[in-house]
Amino acid sequence: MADSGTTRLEILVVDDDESVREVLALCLERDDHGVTLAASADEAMARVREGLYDMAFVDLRLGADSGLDLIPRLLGQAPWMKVVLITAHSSVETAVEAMRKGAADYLTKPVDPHVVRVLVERMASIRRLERKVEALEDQVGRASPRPMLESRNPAMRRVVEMARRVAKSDALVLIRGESGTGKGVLAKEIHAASERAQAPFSVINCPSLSAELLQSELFGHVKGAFTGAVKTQAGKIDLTEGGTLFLDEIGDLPGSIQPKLLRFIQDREYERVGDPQPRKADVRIVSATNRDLEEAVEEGEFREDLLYRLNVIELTVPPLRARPEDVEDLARRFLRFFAHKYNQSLSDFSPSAWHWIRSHPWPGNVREMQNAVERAVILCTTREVPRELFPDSESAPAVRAATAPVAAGNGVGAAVTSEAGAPAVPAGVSLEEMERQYIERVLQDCDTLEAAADMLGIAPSTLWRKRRKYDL
Ligand SMILES: Nc1ncnc2c1ncn2[C@@H]1O[C@H](COP(=O)(O)OP(=O)(O)OP(=O)(O)O)[C@@H](O)[C@H]1O
Repeated sequence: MADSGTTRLEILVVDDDESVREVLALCLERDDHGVTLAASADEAMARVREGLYDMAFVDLRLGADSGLDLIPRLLGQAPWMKVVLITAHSSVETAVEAMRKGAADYLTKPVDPHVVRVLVERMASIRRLERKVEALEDQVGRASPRPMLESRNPAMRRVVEMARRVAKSDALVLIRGESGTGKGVLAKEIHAASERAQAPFSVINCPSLSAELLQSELFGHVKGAFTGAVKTQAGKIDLTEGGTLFLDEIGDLPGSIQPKLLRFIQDREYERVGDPQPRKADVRIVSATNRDLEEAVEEGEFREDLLYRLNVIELTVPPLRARPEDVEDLARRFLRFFAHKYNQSLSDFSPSAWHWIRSHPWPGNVREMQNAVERAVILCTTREVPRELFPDSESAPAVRAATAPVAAGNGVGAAVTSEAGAPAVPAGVSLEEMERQYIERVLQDCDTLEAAADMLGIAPSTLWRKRRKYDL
């Protein structure tokens, strides 16, 4: 799917009359849509089980079968599909019945190419809106504070200004910076300030998936392409048509996928896993890294030509410790947001809490601050958030214990927290082993990897690397 004038749809035409199939195929292919033909209800069902269609034209009479009965069967497989019923004579009864069965519209014979074009364009704009709503629902569901892109720090201000300026072009952007500095936030801002703002914005966290799953997540796959591929699935590139795809931690993109991404960037062409048919998509790539990609190139882990392509515009987000002017504004914003979210009537941080916030080096950057303030707000029982609710104070282990309740009895639990809430470190255990055991325990307690990363106060990608390191 692309912008309004050029949206390409995958369309299924179901008619037992060959001449109608051919006329429709001609109209649709002329407008550059993908067309698949089926002569019967059974053939249509077989096609829908193996392919992804945005729309279907279905004849009312399909030999012994009825097109009306086929509509709910098709929608059962592909609920998003826009089905248009083709009838020889338009009658109010048939139209009402078709709509009742889930059809989006109907078309009368003889087929008029102009009417077909108008219909398809209308369905395409509905599909675009649906995707936009899905993307928005995703964002609302995350319930994180509105990003603060205004800054008192000159270097940060330059980065944001530059991001908004390059947003207008279609140039590829590589965002560098430590974990948690807001590279993802900046990528979203580039999308929002671009001409693509109405189309979807999607994210792929490169290290969070195996090479096989990542390839399928990016490019999609067809049914049976690998064990577990029970149905054909579109990739993020397909679903982001017309929009922006943010590739986070691009330095961890497996070597086997790098040439495929390079080809997509150069020719806008790709293939679904298991399907040799080349496909085209119009998607802007914004990527981010906290790794030194030049070093990765030298070590033979990252292709130089790919780095060169991705790095047309380079933006570096400064770490939070390099922009101390913004610390108070950010802390205030997080306090307001989480106080509202958790229904806490909090007025401020206490003076000693403010002192700690200003002097803490924030190695985990804005993410660390967001997590620290959220925890403190949840646990706060006074009108001012006290210093004790932040880490590194005497009662901090109790805070950790309260926010990360861990079932005792597995040996590890008993070792990590003593009765008083202070950490009891068993003798003879290495720091690495402690880390491994602690991560394992948090993983058991959390429903999602994101929640576990949040509890550990590290980025999901860092958690992924640690899981790989410790084989968890
Ligand atoms: N300027 C900001 N204003 C408000 N929140 C921010 C800002 N920058 C970052 N955050 C918050 O901090 C967290 C981390 O941000 P983000 O994921 O964009 O960082 P990142 O640099 O991409 O991290 P990583 O490299 O680990 O993926 C997010 O929850 C985000 O909402």
